[in-house]
Amino acid sequence: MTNSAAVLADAAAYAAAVEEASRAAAAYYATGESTLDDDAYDRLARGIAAYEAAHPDEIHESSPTGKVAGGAAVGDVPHTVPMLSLDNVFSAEQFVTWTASLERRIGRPVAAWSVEPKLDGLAVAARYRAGRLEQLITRGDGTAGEDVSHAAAAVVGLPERLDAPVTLEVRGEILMTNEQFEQGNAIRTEHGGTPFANPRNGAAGTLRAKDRAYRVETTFFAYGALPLAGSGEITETLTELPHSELLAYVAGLGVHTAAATEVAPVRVSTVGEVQARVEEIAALRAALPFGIDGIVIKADLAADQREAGSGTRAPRWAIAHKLPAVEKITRLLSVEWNVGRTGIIAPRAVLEPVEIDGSTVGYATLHNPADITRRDLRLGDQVMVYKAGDIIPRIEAPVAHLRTGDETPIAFPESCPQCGSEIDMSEQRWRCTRGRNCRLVASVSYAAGRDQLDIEGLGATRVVQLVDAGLVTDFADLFTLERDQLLALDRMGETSTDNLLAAIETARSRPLSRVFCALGVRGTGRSMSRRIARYFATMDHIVAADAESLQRVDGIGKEKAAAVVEELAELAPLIEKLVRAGVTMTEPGATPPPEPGTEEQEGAGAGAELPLAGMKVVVTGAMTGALEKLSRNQMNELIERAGGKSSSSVSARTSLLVAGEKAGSKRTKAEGLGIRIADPEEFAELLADFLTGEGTAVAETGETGLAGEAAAAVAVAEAVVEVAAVAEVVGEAEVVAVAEVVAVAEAEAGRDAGETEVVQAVQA
Ligand SMILES: NC(=O)c1ccc[n+]([C@@H]2O[C@H](COP(=O)([O-])OP(=O)(O)OC[C@H]3O[C@@H](n4cnc5c(N)ncnc54)[C@H](O)[C@@H]3O)[C@@H](O)[C@H]2O)c1
Ligand SMILES: [Zn+2]
Repeated sequence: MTNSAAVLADAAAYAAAVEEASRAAAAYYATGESTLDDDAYDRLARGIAAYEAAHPDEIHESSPTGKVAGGAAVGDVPHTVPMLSLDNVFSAEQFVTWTASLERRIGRPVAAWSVEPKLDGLAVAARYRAGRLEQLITRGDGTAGEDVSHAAAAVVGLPERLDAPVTLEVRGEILMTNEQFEQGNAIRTEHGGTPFANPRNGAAGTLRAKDRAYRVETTFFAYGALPLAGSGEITETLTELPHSELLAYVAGLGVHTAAATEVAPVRVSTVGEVQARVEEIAALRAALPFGIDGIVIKADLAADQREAGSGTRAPRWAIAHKLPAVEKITRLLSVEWNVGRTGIIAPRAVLEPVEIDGSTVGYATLHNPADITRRDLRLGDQVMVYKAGDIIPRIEAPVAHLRTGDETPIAFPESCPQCGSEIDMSEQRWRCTRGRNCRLVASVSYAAGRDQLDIEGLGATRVVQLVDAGLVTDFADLFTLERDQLLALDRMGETSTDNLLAAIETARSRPLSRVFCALGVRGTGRSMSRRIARYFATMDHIVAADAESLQRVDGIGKEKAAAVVEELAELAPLIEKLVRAGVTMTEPGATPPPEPGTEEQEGAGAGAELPLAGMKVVVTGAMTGALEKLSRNQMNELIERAGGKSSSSVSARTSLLVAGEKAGSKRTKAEGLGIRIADPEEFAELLADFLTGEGTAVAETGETGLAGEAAAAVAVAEAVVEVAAVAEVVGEAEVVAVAEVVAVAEAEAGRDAGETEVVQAVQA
């Protein structure tokens, strides 16, 4: 993975590798149009370095090893102080080793560290004279760079005039935010140009472009400053301030830094604190509005930096903790059109499988037809694919300079691929004109699923029967089914009919969170439904909520809030029907939110005295004792009823890990991070009040959990929970479709769906 190297068997392989790397680096630093993705380049570079270590007398003079920009970049404007690269570490252990060698070198402990994002763009130096931007220069080969002053006006965050008439050089990174990348590509394709493959290439290309007919913006983030001849009295400030204060000084002049972002630089004093911030930034990466490829850790004090000094390629007082590459180049093989539960027809890219960040990616989301057109994607294209954290893989853009001419246009469907009806193309997201009815069987099966209404005995085959017989046109119809109607169906004897009716009867009193989840509103899976139900307490309050009040629910942003409001309006008749059928419309133990105007106390009120208030809890391993019969979903319900937030992955922000038998990597990770760990017995004791008494909904449904299943089954359940979590993050129709497949597979196979079935479903 991150550390692997290309294997170079002999001198010829070495020579070829040096040539390929030089060619790639030259293209990369000139226009961003390399034939290799970064992971492939880094593998090659490590292979070259390994060969050179073993054959020191064969080193080729054009080797990229040990050179800034691999020796491939050019420039004719000399730098006053070299602009260097950074050395890398890939783990906490390597970082500790590095700090030890740095401290040996300076002969004392490093007084303080600055921990900041490693912005994924390109380094520039901006020279200001008497407060005016005079010249913008690229890093080049480190000793001299190119003058790109012509591009400065379209760089956000790099003011033409500073807030004080000072003379200095500000150094930092120019990148494209995700939004600038989307906009930039849209403008380019509108002008008949080819899209940039990723934001970094976009920034590199834009900086060098001279006579474009259109304007593309980039963003500057400062991470350093130094004096120039003529800096006068601020010379000392610039050379003596600790790095953290230098950044604050530069920001005070009106230059943009990362200070206002979630990954703002922090100053800490211990290696443990550095590591915690590294973990935090790594966890935030996927959701950031711009790309980072690591975390930079710097000795904060000027004296520490001075005494450590610099090598020819990199300073000795700073290090990059690299994060795994999250982009790869692969081929777009075809596009599938899937119809979601709400009738939305969503395209999905089928890719030549490629490994990214430890998992194999074979599909990527494509949003809608307009998106395909805007991205100028073609079948057979080499595409840049991005995947980080739990985020669904997405295609950033085609790698246009790798086109062969054999690529073909992507065909859009003319009728609904599911039922053949007409398509409503009036919105960007295409939709089957039959709407929800197009996927009636899937919607009803989903609603009856284990984590929604949990209606035992209602598998997909049964649902098909009911739909075909015209007995069910939505899942509310389940509650008015009559005994004779069921008996008239094939293979429905007295016993199964009575059992099914009893199961439906039980479902009528499921808590609001499950009823709401059963509605299948896009982007509201299990845990989001619980949060919504707990916040609003009644269906009336949910239905009456506007986008603004929905945003008060943890995890609901502006876009999702608007989408939920819109979908709920559509679902009003169905909800009305459920109310008439006597289905529960309240959440036990929850109280409705305060009326507008009194909302300041929100958050402080009810939740504050709960045992898990404000805590982020992760569950792993097999539960025992009082918790034995609870499925993962039920455990999460329990956590949220007790005021906590449930999560499926351990990070520095986790407050508690409940670790049962066979707990594996999550436990190790929590131990490493010093997170509190409880066994199921302790946890059950802590939440005793919620297991009996008030928390009856949990106890009641406990019988249908993974009773006595092996730890393996628990792991599968976790995988399924993760699918649901992903669906909540992105809210894409096709992800919901995956969750649906799981639900249907589970329903079909019966409650005892074995590991293999579920795994197959997840993979499908
Ligand atoms: N795809 C290709 O063909 C190809 C070719 C050459 C290089 N590359 C990629 O380029 C990378 C190596 O490039 P590099 O030499 O610029 O080194 P680097 O990007 O690994 O690290 C040094 C750079 O980090 C940047 N940086 C970002 N945030 C910073 C911060 N807060 N403080 C200080 N510096 C910060 C600066 O621009 C600095 O020059 C590798 O990851 C490699 O994959 C790719
Ligand atoms: Zn249809």
